Amino acid sequence: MRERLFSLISRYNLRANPDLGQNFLMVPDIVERNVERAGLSERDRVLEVGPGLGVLTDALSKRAGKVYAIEKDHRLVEILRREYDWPNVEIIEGDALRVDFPEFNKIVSNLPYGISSPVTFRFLKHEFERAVLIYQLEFARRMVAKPGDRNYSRLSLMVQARARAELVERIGKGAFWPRPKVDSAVVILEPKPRDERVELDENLVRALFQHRRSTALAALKKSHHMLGLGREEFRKIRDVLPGMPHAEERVFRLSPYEVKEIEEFLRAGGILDSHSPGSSSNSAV
Ligand SMILES: C[S@@+](CC[C@H](N)C(=O)[O-])C[C@H]1O[C@@H](n2cnc3c(N)ncnc32)[C@H](O)[C@@H]1O
Repeated sequence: MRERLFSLISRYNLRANPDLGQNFLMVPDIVERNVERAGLSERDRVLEVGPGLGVLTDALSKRAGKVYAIEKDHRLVEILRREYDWPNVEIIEGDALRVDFPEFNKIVSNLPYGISSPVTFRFLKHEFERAVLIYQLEFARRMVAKPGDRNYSRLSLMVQARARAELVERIGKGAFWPRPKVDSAVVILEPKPRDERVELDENLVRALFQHRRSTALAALKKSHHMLGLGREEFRKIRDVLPGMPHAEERVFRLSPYEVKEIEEFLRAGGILDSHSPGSSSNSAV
Protein backbone atom coordinates (compact mmCIF):
# COMPACT_ATOMS: atom_id res chain seq x y z
CA MET A 1 0.00 0.00 0.00
CA ARG A 2 2.80 2.39 0.96
CA GLU A 3 4.65 1.59 -2.27
CA ARG A 4 1.53 2.05 -4.40
CA LEU A 5 0.81 5.39 -2.76
CA PHE A 6 4.34 6.70 -3.17
CA SER A 7 4.42 5.56 -6.78
CA LEU A 8 1.18 7.52 -7.42
CA ILE A 9 2.58 10.53 -5.59
CA SER A 10 5.78 10.57 -7.62
CA ARG A 11 4.12 9.67 -10.96
CA TYR A 12 1.68 12.59 -10.65
CA ASN A 13 4.22 14.81 -8.93
CA LEU A 14 1.71 15.40 -6.17
CA ARG A 15 2.13 17.92 -3.38
CA ALA A 16 -0.30 17.52 -0.54
CA ASN A 17 -2.48 20.59 -0.12
CA PRO A 18 -2.59 21.50 3.59
CA ASP A 19 -5.56 23.81 2.99
CA LEU A 20 -7.55 20.70 2.11
CA GLY A 21 -6.27 18.74 5.10
CA GLN A 22 -4.43 16.27 2.87
CA ASN A 23 -2.71 13.76 5.12
CA PHE A 24 -2.90 10.39 3.46
CA LEU A 25 -3.21 7.25 5.53
CA MET A 26 -0.30 4.89 4.95
CA VAL A 27 -1.03 1.97 7.28
CA PRO A 28 -3.11 -0.88 5.82
CA ASP A 29 -4.01 -2.28 9.26
CA ILE A 30 -5.73 0.95 10.26
CA VAL A 31 -7.70 1.01 7.02
CA GLU A 32 -8.67 -2.62 7.57
CA ARG A 33 -9.72 -2.08 11.18
CA ASN A 34 -11.96 0.83 10.23
CA VAL A 35 -13.62 -1.11 7.44
CA GLU A 36 -14.16 -3.96 9.94
CA ARG A 37 -15.67 -1.52 12.47
CA ALA A 38 -18.21 -0.38 9.92
CA GLY A 39 -19.48 -3.99 9.71
CA LEU A 40 -20.07 -3.80 5.97
CA SER A 41 -22.10 -6.08 3.74
CA GLU A 42 -23.53 -6.03 0.21
CA ARG A 43 -26.63 -4.15 1.40
CA ASP A 44 -24.59 -1.17 2.64
CA ARG A 45 -24.32 2.17 0.85
CA VAL A 46 -21.28 3.95 2.23
CA LEU A 47 -20.47 7.64 2.14
CA GLU A 48 -16.80 8.61 2.16
CA VAL A 49 -15.70 12.24 2.46
CA GLY A 50 -12.26 12.88 0.97
CA PRO A 51 -11.15 9.66 -0.76
CA GLY A 52 -7.77 11.23 -1.49
CA LEU A 53 -5.70 8.62 -3.33
CA GLY A 54 -8.34 5.93 -2.85
CA VAL A 55 -6.78 3.67 -0.24
CA LEU A 56 -9.83 3.52 2.02
CA THR A 57 -12.21 3.69 -0.95
CA ASP A 58 -10.59 0.59 -2.42
CA ALA A 59 -11.09 -1.39 0.80
CA LEU A 60 -14.69 -0.15 1.11
CA SER A 61 -15.52 -1.09 -2.47
CA LYS A 62 -14.60 -4.72 -1.73
CA ARG A 63 -17.07 -5.02 1.17
CA ALA A 64 -19.98 -2.66 0.53
CA GLY A 65 -22.70 -2.73 -2.12
CA LYS A 66 -22.06 0.88 -3.10
CA VAL A 67 -19.57 3.62 -2.18
CA TYR A 68 -20.09 7.35 -2.74
CA ALA A 69 -16.80 9.20 -2.46
CA ILE A 70 -16.96 13.00 -2.35
CA GLU A 71 -13.64 14.69 -3.22
CA LYS A 72 -13.06 18.42 -3.58
CA ASP A 73 -9.60 18.34 -5.18
CA HIS A 74 -9.94 18.09 -8.95
CA ARG A 75 -6.43 16.62 -9.34
CA LEU A 76 -7.31 13.74 -7.02
CA VAL A 77 -10.63 13.14 -8.76
CA GLU A 78 -8.76 12.74 -12.05
CA ILE A 79 -6.21 10.37 -10.53
CA LEU A 80 -8.94 8.24 -8.93
CA ARG A 81 -10.85 8.02 -12.22
CA ARG A 82 -7.73 7.07 -14.13
CA GLU A 83 -6.15 4.65 -11.69
CA TYR A 84 -9.07 2.61 -10.42
CA ASP A 85 -11.79 0.64 -12.08
CA TRP A 86 -14.30 0.17 -9.31
CA PRO A 87 -17.70 -1.11 -10.46
CA ASN A 88 -19.54 0.05 -7.34
CA VAL A 89 -17.87 3.39 -6.55
CA GLU A 90 -19.31 6.74 -7.56
CA ILE A 91 -16.81 9.57 -7.29
CA ILE A 92 -18.55 12.87 -6.71
CA GLU A 93 -16.42 15.92 -7.35
CA GLY A 94 -17.41 18.69 -4.96
CA ASP A 95 -17.37 20.16 -1.50
CA ALA A 96 -18.80 17.81 1.13
CA LEU A 97 -20.29 20.84 2.89
CA ARG A 98 -22.29 21.77 -0.20
CA VAL A 99 -23.12 18.86 -2.48
CA ASP A 100 -26.35 16.96 -1.88
CA PHE A 101 -25.58 13.69 -0.16
CA PRO A 102 -26.82 10.58 -1.95
CA GLU A 103 -28.74 7.97 0.07
CA PHE A 104 -26.41 6.16 2.40
CA ASN A 105 -26.63 4.13 5.60
CA LYS A 106 -22.98 4.14 6.73
CA ILE A 107 -20.08 6.58 6.67
CA VAL A 108 -16.38 5.74 6.74
CA SER A 109 -13.88 8.56 6.28
CA ASN A 110 -10.50 9.92 7.16
CA LEU A 111 -11.81 13.46 7.38
CA PRO A 112 -10.11 16.68 6.29
CA TYR A 113 -9.65 18.25 9.71
CA GLY A 114 -10.56 21.76 8.65
CA ILE A 115 -14.20 20.77 8.17
CA SER A 116 -14.54 18.28 11.05
CA SER A 117 -17.21 20.21 12.87
CA PRO A 118 -19.52 21.33 10.05
CA VAL A 119 -19.30 18.04 8.17
CA THR A 120 -20.07 16.06 11.34
CA PHE A 121 -23.18 18.13 11.95
CA ARG A 122 -24.12 17.68 8.33
CA PHE A 123 -23.85 13.92 8.78
CA LEU A 124 -25.99 14.12 11.90
CA LYS A 125 -28.83 15.76 10.00
CA HIS A 126 -29.22 12.50 8.06
CA GLU A 127 -30.44 9.11 9.20
CA PHE A 128 -27.70 6.49 9.17
CA GLU A 129 -26.64 3.44 11.15
CA ARG A 130 -22.99 4.00 11.93
CA ALA A 131 -20.07 6.26 11.08
CA VAL A 132 -16.40 5.35 11.52
CA LEU A 133 -14.38 8.56 11.33
CA ILE A 134 -10.82 9.74 11.81
CA TYR A 135 -10.43 13.13 13.50
CA GLN A 136 -7.67 15.08 15.19
CA LEU A 137 -7.19 13.58 18.64
CA GLU A 138 -8.15 16.72 20.56
CA PHE A 139 -11.32 17.14 18.54
CA ALA A 140 -12.19 13.46 19.05
CA ARG A 141 -11.66 13.82 22.81
CA ARG A 142 -14.02 16.77 22.91
CA MET A 143 -16.63 14.88 20.92
CA VAL A 144 -16.76 11.98 23.36
CA ALA A 145 -16.22 13.86 26.65
CA LYS A 146 -18.95 13.31 29.23
CA PRO A 147 -20.61 15.98 31.41
CA GLY A 148 -18.11 17.04 34.09
CA ASP A 149 -15.04 15.94 32.09
CA ARG A 150 -12.21 18.36 31.46
CA ASN A 151 -12.86 18.27 27.70
CA TYR A 152 -16.65 18.56 27.91
CA SER A 153 -17.65 21.40 25.61
CA ARG A 154 -20.33 22.74 23.32
CA LEU A 155 -19.20 20.19 20.72
CA SER A 156 -19.62 17.27 23.17
CA LEU A 157 -23.08 18.45 24.11
CA MET A 158 -24.31 19.09 20.56
CA VAL A 159 -22.97 15.75 19.26
CA GLN A 160 -24.26 13.71 22.18
CA ALA A 161 -27.68 15.33 21.95
CA ARG A 162 -28.05 13.28 18.79
CA ALA A 163 -25.59 10.41 18.81
CA ARG A 164 -23.51 8.02 20.85
CA ALA A 165 -19.85 8.76 20.30
CA GLU A 166 -16.97 6.46 21.22
CA LEU A 167 -13.24 6.98 20.75
CA VAL A 168 -11.91 3.54 19.81
CA GLU A 169 -8.31 4.05 18.69
CA ARG A 170 -5.57 6.61 18.86
CA ILE A 171 -3.43 7.01 15.73
CA GLY A 172 0.09 8.45 15.78
CA LYS A 173 1.33 11.10 13.36
CA GLY A 174 3.60 8.57 11.63
CA ALA A 175 0.60 6.80 10.09
CA PHE A 176 0.13 9.63 7.60
CA TRP A 177 1.95 11.27 4.73
CA PRO A 178 2.73 14.07 5.04
CA ARG A 179 3.13 13.73 8.79
CA PRO A 180 0.56 15.97 10.56
CA LYS A 181 1.50 18.09 13.59
CA VAL A 182 -0.89 16.29 15.93
CA ASP A 183 -2.14 12.77 16.65
CA SER A 184 -5.48 11.49 15.41
CA ALA A 185 -8.19 9.16 16.66
CA VAL A 186 -10.96 6.95 15.35
CA VAL A 187 -14.46 7.76 16.57
CA ILE A 188 -17.57 5.64 16.05
CA LEU A 189 -20.80 7.62 15.89
CA GLU A 190 -24.22 6.03 16.09
CA PRO A 191 -27.32 8.22 15.99
CA LYS A 192 -29.53 7.67 19.02
CA PRO A 193 -33.07 6.36 18.55
CA ARG A 194 -35.32 9.29 17.66
CA ASP A 195 -37.06 9.39 21.03
CA GLU A 196 -33.69 9.78 22.81
CA ARG A 197 -32.44 12.66 20.68
CA VAL A 198 -32.73 16.26 21.79
CA GLU A 199 -32.86 19.27 19.51
CA LEU A 200 -31.22 22.13 21.33
CA ASP A 201 -31.42 25.85 20.84
CA GLU A 202 -28.00 26.69 19.47
CA ASN A 203 -27.94 30.25 20.81
CA LEU A 204 -28.74 29.07 24.31
CA VAL A 205 -25.95 26.45 24.20
CA ARG A 206 -23.54 29.07 22.89
CA ALA A 207 -24.55 31.52 25.62
CA LEU A 208 -24.11 28.91 28.35
CA PHE A 209 -20.75 27.58 27.13
CA GLN A 210 -19.33 31.05 26.83
CA HIS A 211 -18.84 30.60 30.58
CA ARG A 212 -18.47 26.85 30.98
CA ARG A 213 -17.15 26.93 34.55
CA SER A 214 -19.89 29.26 35.83
CA THR A 215 -23.26 28.10 37.10
CA ALA A 216 -26.00 28.04 34.49
CA LEU A 217 -27.59 31.05 36.17
CA ALA A 218 -24.39 33.08 36.22
CA ALA A 219 -23.56 32.09 32.64
CA LEU A 220 -26.93 33.30 31.39
CA LYS A 221 -26.63 36.53 33.32
CA LYS A 222 -23.23 37.16 31.76
CA SER A 223 -24.24 36.30 28.23
CA HIS A 224 -27.93 37.22 28.06
CA HIS A 225 -27.16 39.48 25.09
CA MET A 226 -26.45 36.31 23.09
CA LEU A 227 -30.10 35.38 23.49
CA GLY A 228 -31.07 38.65 21.88
CA LEU A 229 -32.17 40.21 25.19
CA GLY A 230 -31.38 43.87 25.79
CA ARG A 231 -30.47 45.24 29.21
CA GLU A 232 -34.02 46.36 29.98
CA GLU A 233 -35.63 43.15 28.83
CA PHE A 234 -33.14 41.17 30.82
CA ARG A 235 -33.83 43.21 33.95
CA LYS A 236 -37.51 42.23 33.67
CA ILE A 237 -36.84 38.51 33.61
CA ARG A 238 -33.82 38.34 35.90
CA ASP A 239 -35.90 37.58 38.97
CA VAL A 240 -37.44 34.45 37.49
CA LEU A 241 -34.12 32.93 36.47
CA PRO A 242 -33.12 31.50 39.89
CA GLY A 243 -36.23 29.26 39.62
CA MET A 244 -34.80 27.75 36.45
CA PRO A 245 -33.94 24.00 36.59
CA HIS A 246 -30.20 23.38 37.16
CA ALA A 247 -29.67 27.09 37.83
CA GLU A 248 -26.85 26.34 40.29
CA GLU A 249 -25.20 23.58 38.24
CA ARG A 250 -21.90 24.37 36.51
CA VAL A 251 -22.30 24.57 32.76
CA PHE A 252 -19.65 21.92 32.05
CA ARG A 253 -21.67 19.41 34.09
CA LEU A 254 -24.93 19.85 32.17
CA SER A 255 -26.12 16.94 30.04
CA PRO A 256 -28.06 17.60 26.82
CA TYR A 257 -31.26 16.61 28.63
CA GLU A 258 -30.61 19.15 31.39
CA VAL A 259 -29.94 21.91 28.88
CA LYS A 260 -33.24 20.96 27.25
CA GLU A 261 -34.97 21.44 30.60
CA ILE A 262 -33.42 24.89 30.90
CA GLU A 263 -34.52 25.67 27.36
CA GLU A 264 -38.08 24.56 28.09
CA PHE A 265 -38.21 26.72 31.20
CA LEU A 266 -37.02 29.75 29.23
CA ARG A 267 -39.50 29.07 26.46
CA ALA A 268 -42.38 28.62 28.92
CA GLY A 269 -41.47 32.02 30.35
CA GLY A 270 -41.49 33.54 26.85
CA ILE A 271 -37.79 34.31 27.21
CA LEU A 272 -36.46 32.24 24.32
CA ASP A 273 -39.32 31.94 21.90
CA SER A 274 -39.60 35.52 20.89
CA HIS A 275 -35.91 36.25 20.78
CA SER A 276 -34.01 33.32 19.47
CA PRO A 277 -34.20 31.54 16.15
CA GLY A 278 -34.01 28.18 17.88
CA SER A 279 -31.81 25.30 16.91
CA SER A 280 -30.17 25.76 13.55
CA SER A 281 -27.15 24.64 11.57
CA ASN A 282 -24.47 23.90 14.17
CA SER A 283 -22.01 24.84 11.51
CA ALA A 284 -19.19 26.06 13.68
CA VAL A 285 -18.97 24.32 17.00
C1 LIG B 1 -7.16 13.48 5.47
S1 LIG B 1 -7.27 13.34 3.71
C2 LIG B 1 -7.82 11.67 3.57
C3 LIG B 1 -7.47 11.02 2.26
C4 LIG B 1 -7.70 9.51 2.18
N1 LIG B 1 -9.07 9.14 2.47
C5 LIG B 1 -6.76 8.77 3.10
O1 LIG B 1 -7.24 8.26 4.12
O2 LIG B 1 -5.58 8.72 2.82
C6 LIG B 1 -8.70 14.34 3.41
C7 LIG B 1 -9.24 14.36 1.99
O3 LIG B 1 -10.40 15.20 1.95
C8 LIG B 1 -10.37 16.03 0.80
N2 LIG B 1 -11.15 17.24 1.10
C9 LIG B 1 -10.77 18.34 1.78
N3 LIG B 1 -11.79 19.20 1.93
C10 LIG B 1 -12.86 18.60 1.35
C11 LIG B 1 -14.22 19.00 1.17
N4 LIG B 1 -14.69 20.15 1.66
N5 LIG B 1 -15.06 18.15 0.52
C12 LIG B 1 -14.60 16.96 0.04
N6 LIG B 1 -13.34 16.55 0.18
C13 LIG B 1 -12.47 17.35 0.81
C14 LIG B 1 -8.88 16.29 0.57
O4 LIG B 1 -8.60 16.69 -0.74
C15 LIG B 1 -8.29 14.91 0.94
O5 LIG B 1 -8.32 14.06 -0.18
